[in-house]
Amino acid sequence: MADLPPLREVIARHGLSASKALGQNFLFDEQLLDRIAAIPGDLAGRKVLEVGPGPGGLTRALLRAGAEVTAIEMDSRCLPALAELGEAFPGKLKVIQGDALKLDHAEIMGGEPFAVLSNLPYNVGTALFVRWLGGENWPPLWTSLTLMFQQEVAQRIAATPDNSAYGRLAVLAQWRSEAKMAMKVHRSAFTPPPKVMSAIVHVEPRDMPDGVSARVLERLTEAAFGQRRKMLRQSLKGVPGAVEALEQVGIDPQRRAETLSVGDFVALARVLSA
Ligand SMILES: C[S@@+](CC[C@H](N)C(=O)[O-])C[C@H]1O[C@@H](n2cnc3c(N)ncnc32)[C@H](O)[C@@H]1O
Repeated sequence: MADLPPLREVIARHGLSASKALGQNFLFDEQLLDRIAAIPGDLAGRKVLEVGPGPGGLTRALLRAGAEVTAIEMDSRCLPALAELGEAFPGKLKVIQGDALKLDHAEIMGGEPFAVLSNLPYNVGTALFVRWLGGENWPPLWTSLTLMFQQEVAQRIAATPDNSAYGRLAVLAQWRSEAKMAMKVHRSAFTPPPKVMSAIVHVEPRDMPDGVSARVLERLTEAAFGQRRKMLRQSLKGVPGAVEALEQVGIDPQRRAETLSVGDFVALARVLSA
């Protein structure tokens, strides 16, 4: 393996000043990057999709771990630095310039299973996350998601009922996956440092409960948490059959969404999916 120049040098040489508009906050600490790359387990010989490699800090950690990386980067200024990295790991890095929100990830990965790792741009992070977790096809082609979020968003993803962070994101992340907070990352680890703390969430798909439509579950959680301070009999009014379903599964309609377990939402969605 070739010796790689320090990331700060790569950035200086390619004039990669961080762009606010593109949500760029770079990580330079290679030990930290190696620890992030280790979260999904042994990556040797595995396919990895990385969104937003920027100058390639996490990318080089993934390549060092033996992964075959496909990276989607929107900022064309980063391409020469990534091309250099590709030369150091021949045949192991493919870079696609584009907007990850507009691309078909399964197609890009050749229809084969892949792990997703990303220090996501905060502005597109949640949109991509919800997309990866959605859809009727399960298990998905991705085998795990290891993603950097603002700490507050990470807490919402891993939250349990009766916690103020518990809501739509927690239910979507937990009803057919296991989601955990894998690592907190201090704001000072980034250049430039963002205003808030960050954390990495790790998600792995589990079996999908029988007889539940993802679309129905998504609609239900959206309605329930759209008016989270209201009783369910009020907040679920707009979802046909939902108030009756509460009674059927034995949930008091005077309760509020944040008191229902993920299992309660699954049970409700099952009645409505029939
Ligand atoms: C927070 S930076 C992280 C850079 C690098 N992975 C690191 O850890 O140092 C986010 C990166 O995502 C890129 N990006 C922003 N929006 C994107 C999008 N919609 N699709 C692909 N890449 C995007 C930015 O250009 C930037 O390089």
